[in-house]
Amino acid sequence: MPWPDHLFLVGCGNMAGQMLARWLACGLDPARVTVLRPSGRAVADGVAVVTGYPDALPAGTTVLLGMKPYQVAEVATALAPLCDADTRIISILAGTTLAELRARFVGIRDIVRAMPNLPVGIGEGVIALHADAPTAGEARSAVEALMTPLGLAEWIPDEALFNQVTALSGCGPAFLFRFIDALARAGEAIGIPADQAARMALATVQGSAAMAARADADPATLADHVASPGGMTRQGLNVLDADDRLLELLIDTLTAARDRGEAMARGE
Ligand SMILES: NC(=O)C1=CN([C@@H]2O[C@H](COP(=O)(O)OP(=O)(O)OC[C@H]3O[C@@H](n4cnc5c(N)ncnc54)[C@H](O)[C@@H]3O)[C@@H](O)[C@H]2O)C=CC1
Ligand SMILES: O=C(O)[C@@H]1CCC=N1
Repeated sequence: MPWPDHLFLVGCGNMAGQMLARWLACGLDPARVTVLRPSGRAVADGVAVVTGYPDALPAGTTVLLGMKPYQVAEVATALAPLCDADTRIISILAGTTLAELRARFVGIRDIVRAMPNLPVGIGEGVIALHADAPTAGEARSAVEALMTPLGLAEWIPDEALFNQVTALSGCGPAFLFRFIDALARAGEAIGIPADQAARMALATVQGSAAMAARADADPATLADHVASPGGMTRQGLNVLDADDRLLELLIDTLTAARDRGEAMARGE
């Protein structure tokens, strides 16, 4: 596995923490990792945690920007002077464009936008990637190799679609977690004991997702395999499908998330 010579994580909260956990589980030497986090709380055995910026970054450092998007100005002011021509930057900051990153990290050639999602922690995430022309092919390959143990890595050639893919896969786990919760609560609402409904809802989603991932048929066809003609499922699907209710709900959901990304890019 071609790990970076050194990995410097700026911020290590919910998202970057999941990425790091997976990399360590896949064999990344913790001695190659430094985490900057204001709390100074330990991250994992052998990983150096600092609360302020070092005087210099080791040669061949890959920086992962994992703090909140609104902190990019403050972070770049301190970090950019420590970067040199061979520093690579990976940004997971939602709604932060490459143009903005390039303006804040002048002189850095290799900058990649990455949009992971939380299941990267178990190697079953999705990571959208985008790089612009100046970023070297070697850097793109190295970043892709770093993302591969995290799950499905997809290059997005057109950065204009980055907020859309963030809405789908970056935010998507939250929508699925909400769905699982709602399925359980709906079961409870029609009389199933709450704890049993919760277990059954989760196992139903888990089994269905695993089956869909392995099946030759697409999910829409699989739904028809469940629905016996004249049976119970069809009646339920008719509710979800009426006036494209579920589809419209999800379009509205993704649109709202995408629009927030665009507002964040405008600094709102
Ligand atoms: N949570 C998610 O599912 C996803 C989050 N992201 C992106 O990941 C980034 C972090 O989000 P979360 O992990 O959810 O937030 P979080 O709040 O869990 O983590 C933020 C981290 O930044 C650190 N931090 C705070 N102030 C800092 C400073 N001045 N300098 C350096 N680090 C500082 C905090 O200690 C914390 O470890 C955001 O930019 C977000 O857009 C991207 C994809 C998915
Ligand atoms: O909510 C957010 O802004 C980030 C981006 C994708 C998931 N969490």
